[in-house]
Amino acid sequence: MTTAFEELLTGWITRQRWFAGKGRALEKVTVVSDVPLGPGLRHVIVAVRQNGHDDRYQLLIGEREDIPARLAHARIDTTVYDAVHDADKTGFILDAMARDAEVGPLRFRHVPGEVIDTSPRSLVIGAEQSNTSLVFGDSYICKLFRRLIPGVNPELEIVTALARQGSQHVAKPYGWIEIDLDGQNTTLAIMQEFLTAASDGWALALTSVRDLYASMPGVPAGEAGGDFAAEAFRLGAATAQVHRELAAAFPTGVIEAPEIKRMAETFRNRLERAVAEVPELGDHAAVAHEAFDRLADVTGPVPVQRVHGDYHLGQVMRTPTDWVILDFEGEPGQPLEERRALSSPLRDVAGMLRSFDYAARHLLADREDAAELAPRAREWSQRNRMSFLDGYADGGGRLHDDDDVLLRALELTKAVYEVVYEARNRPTWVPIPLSAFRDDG
Ligand SMILES: Nc1ncnc2c1ncn2[C@@H]1O[C@H](COP(=O)(O)OP(=O)(O)O)[C@@H](O)[C@H]1O
Ligand SMILES: O=P(O)(O)O[C@H]1O[C@H](CO)[C@@H](O[C@H]2O[C@H](CO)[C@@H](O)[C@H](O)[C@H]2O)[C@H](O)[C@H]1O
Repeated sequence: MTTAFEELLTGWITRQRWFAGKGRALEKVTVVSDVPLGPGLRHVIVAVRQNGHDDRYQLLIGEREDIPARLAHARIDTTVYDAVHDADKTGFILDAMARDAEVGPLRFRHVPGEVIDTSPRSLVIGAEQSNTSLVFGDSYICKLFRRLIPGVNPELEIVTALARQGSQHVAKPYGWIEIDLDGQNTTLAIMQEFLTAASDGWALALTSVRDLYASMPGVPAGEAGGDFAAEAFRLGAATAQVHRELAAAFPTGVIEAPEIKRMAETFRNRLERAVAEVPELGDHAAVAHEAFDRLADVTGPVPVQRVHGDYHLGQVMRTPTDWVILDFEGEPGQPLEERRALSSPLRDVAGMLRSFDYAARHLLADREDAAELAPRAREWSQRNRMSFLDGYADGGGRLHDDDDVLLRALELTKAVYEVVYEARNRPTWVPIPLSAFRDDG
């Protein structure tokens, strides 16, 4: 029988930005774990049933007799609200990490040797996110994973390994929260150094694109002011460096013809599933099939290693000294084994190339002069894609004979993923990844 609380959550959860099940009917919400953390604060895990399959989500639930106006946006009911927004309650996380506390099944941990300052108060960042991040003062950012996948989150695994190696390109880890789910140690949250004087790559790239659009017609992208090419180059070099660090910290290998064929087959299957969900993609499927057929003919060997897996401009931040890379958890929708599997590092290169295209095009959507600006979008995208690739090679990123074919296939399979992602989350953005399948871009 559904409880009143579960009933409440049913309407609320589907409206959350981080809810991954959009586009599918919701059958049932069941509370599977409910742990009191302190007065008026509970840690709740719910199972959300869709198409007969359960996905688990993590919630921090607050209860107050009267919910103050400052928490009105977090209200779930008259007395129940999303407590991630309540700085009077979230300090619990810092306290518990500092003490390595165990609360019921929850284990709070800090990185050995680090001292956690428990004084800063939290704010939820307003990012377009698949999870929820709390910023504590100028010190920490704590990401609560919303959809829970049993197992250690690749982000925790990778960031702690790279930080231990002294990497300059990751934000220092401070702590995490874990629980056993289906018998597996599962990461619920990760807390890292908050990069105060940093800007995210997406915002920087958009500023550059805006500058170009605002410049006189005919002014080349390199002379328009706010040119991004030098940053794209530096980002390419940082990416190559992180790929080297990942190769040093985790196993590496090569794949040969049969596995490459299987990869091409996986891409075709993903395309078919995507076309079934977003029929517009069907008009472009031939271009992708051709790229995947060419990939199937590659004999290899193709080097593989741990990679970022969901690499785009929103995952990199420019600090005063260099680029820092965030969010090593792979594509949020994929199973953990797949996200942890060894891949060609070109997968990340392809992700970032797609992102330059996104940055160039997404500002066109609402503009009356979109047709005139389209060639400039192409120019900006091409210029920065080339600079990124030059920086990648300059930073020691290895490029091989079959890489054009592999890179093209990886870009198109990413664009397939993006079409589905946009259809579910931001339908007006679907034309952006669709343009990747057109020869004229
Ligand atoms: N260490 C950090 N310092 C400053 N800002 C950060 C840090 N980590 C993440 N952010 C900000 O939070 C946003 C979302 O973080 P991310 O890890 O990508 O979350 P998600 O997996 O939910 O997308 C980033 O785009 C960035 O703006
Ligand atoms: O950052 P997340 O792990 O949540 O990644 C998901 O959301 C991203 C959008 O926020 C999405 O990225 C796509 O949009 C970006 C612009 O907003 C663009 O720069 C990327 O190139 C594009 O893929 C990502 O695919 C998704 O997994």
